[in-house]
Amino acid sequence: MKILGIPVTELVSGLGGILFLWSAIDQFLPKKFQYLFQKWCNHLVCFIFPRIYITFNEYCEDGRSNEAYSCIKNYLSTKSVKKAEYLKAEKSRNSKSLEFTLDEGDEVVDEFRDVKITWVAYQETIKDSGGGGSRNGRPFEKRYFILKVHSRYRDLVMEDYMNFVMKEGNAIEFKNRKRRLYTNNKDDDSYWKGRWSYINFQHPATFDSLGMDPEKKEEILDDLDSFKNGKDYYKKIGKAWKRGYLLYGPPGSGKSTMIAAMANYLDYDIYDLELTTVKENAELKQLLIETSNKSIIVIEDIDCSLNLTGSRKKNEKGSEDEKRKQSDETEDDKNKSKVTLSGLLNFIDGIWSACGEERVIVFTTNHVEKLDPALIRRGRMDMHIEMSYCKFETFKILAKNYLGIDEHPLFAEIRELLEEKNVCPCDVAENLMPRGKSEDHVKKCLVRLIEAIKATDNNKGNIKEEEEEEEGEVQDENTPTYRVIEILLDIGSIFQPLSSFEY
Ligand SMILES: Nc1ncnc2c1ncn2[C@@H]1O[C@H](COP(=O)(O)OP(=O)(O)OP(=O)(O)O)[C@@H](O)[C@H]1O
Repeated sequence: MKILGIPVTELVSGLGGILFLWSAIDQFLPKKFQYLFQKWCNHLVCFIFPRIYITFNEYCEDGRSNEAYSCIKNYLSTKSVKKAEYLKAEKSRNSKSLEFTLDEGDEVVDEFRDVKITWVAYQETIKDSGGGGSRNGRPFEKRYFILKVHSRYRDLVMEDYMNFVMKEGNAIEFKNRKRRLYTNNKDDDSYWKGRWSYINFQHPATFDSLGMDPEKKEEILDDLDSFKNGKDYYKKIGKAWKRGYLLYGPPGSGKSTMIAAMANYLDYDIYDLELTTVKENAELKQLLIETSNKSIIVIEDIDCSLNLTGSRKKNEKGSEDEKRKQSDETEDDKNKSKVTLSGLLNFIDGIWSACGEERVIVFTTNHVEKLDPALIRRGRMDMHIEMSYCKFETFKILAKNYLGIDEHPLFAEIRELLEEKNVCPCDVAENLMPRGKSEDHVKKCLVRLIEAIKATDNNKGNIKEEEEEEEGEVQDENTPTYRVIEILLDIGSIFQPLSSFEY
């Protein structure tokens, strides 16, 4: 019996000889010569079967994620389902379907204009960083794809084929894309420090359900439309394709709800930047360049985020107290963010801000008067939007949303009361929530609302503050309890409808 014209016995003894030679080389040849021998063998193989190998790492040398890698991953996910032998299947809690990817070490052969192109997926555990961003010496998984093709098709693969893969990969990503809410990692020791982690974003807020003056709402929608469709315009005038919005108003006036409505309207991801945990300008820059196009970058409560407002520290009473606080502060100072106003301004409209496009930057504050004018001047924050106390027009939208009514005999009284009193939309919304199924629950809600508005003291702000005062629970914004409340409120607004956490 013969294989390729060679008798089987000769073939087997030939192979045995090669194996023997190989093990002898491995055992007796010094390492340096082994390396040379291997190199020579590679050259020989390349001479007989000339191939090129292109590696696509998950992360670039500078630590940024490699867009090409994710495009290839998306592209191969469709190919591998049909062709690969070993697949990995993943399903995040919020996704409807399974996502298939090539398993480690497995390969799939693609065909492009009659040329066969082989893709192999690899994964290695790396002990030390060795480039690609700081990992604090922790082991991490390095993932990459290798493309193999006959060297005769080098140009075809490097240009036409790769362009095709990128385009297809992007299209698949867009089709399957779930919008994401990113947040910057706060744990100093974590490998993810200075990077974004995300959860799927499914907030139901829309401009229809947002209570605010209809004219103002229309103006904002027009502005968002012209921004979204303004690619050519921004190019023509030579400006980076980005827009800044400053949302200001009392707590509970709907600033976070507005951001969620904006993201839903534009179909953008949200990057919720917790500025106080960003150690320095360099980290801020790194975070900025990691953000994707078509996104909203949010800094909530900008007045509390940094010492951008001059003197924010209160003078405390009592010398003992003072000393203790001072020593606490020195300890705190060590962990404090060193992000500067100029760093932040660079982030908004410096040269680095143009490293992406189609990005919206939103600042929110309860105290617009405390902000440095440089930070919010027109051009940086292009549109200043006041989220005010609840006026009758806003109330009507909330009543329609919450109770499903356009008119009611009690509306006239509510109109009068809202002209007199400063009530936040969140308090109105709270009182309109039906808490029973009885037929007259609409009336009950409106009566309850009327009572609550009457009880509001304009000097003390809104219903919420009054209730806090009654309970003697005025919180200092620096106390841990205050931070916990803030976090819980955040969870209640933007984070509320989100579940799965993924990196
Ligand atoms: N204008 C509004 N339209 C509709 N709902 C609103 C509005 N304002 C407040 N709400 C309701 O009140 C809740 C709290 O509002 P939101 O978190 O958006 O206020 P905020 O201005 O961001 O408050 P804070 O300054 O404390 O973060 C929301 O979950 C929403 O249901």
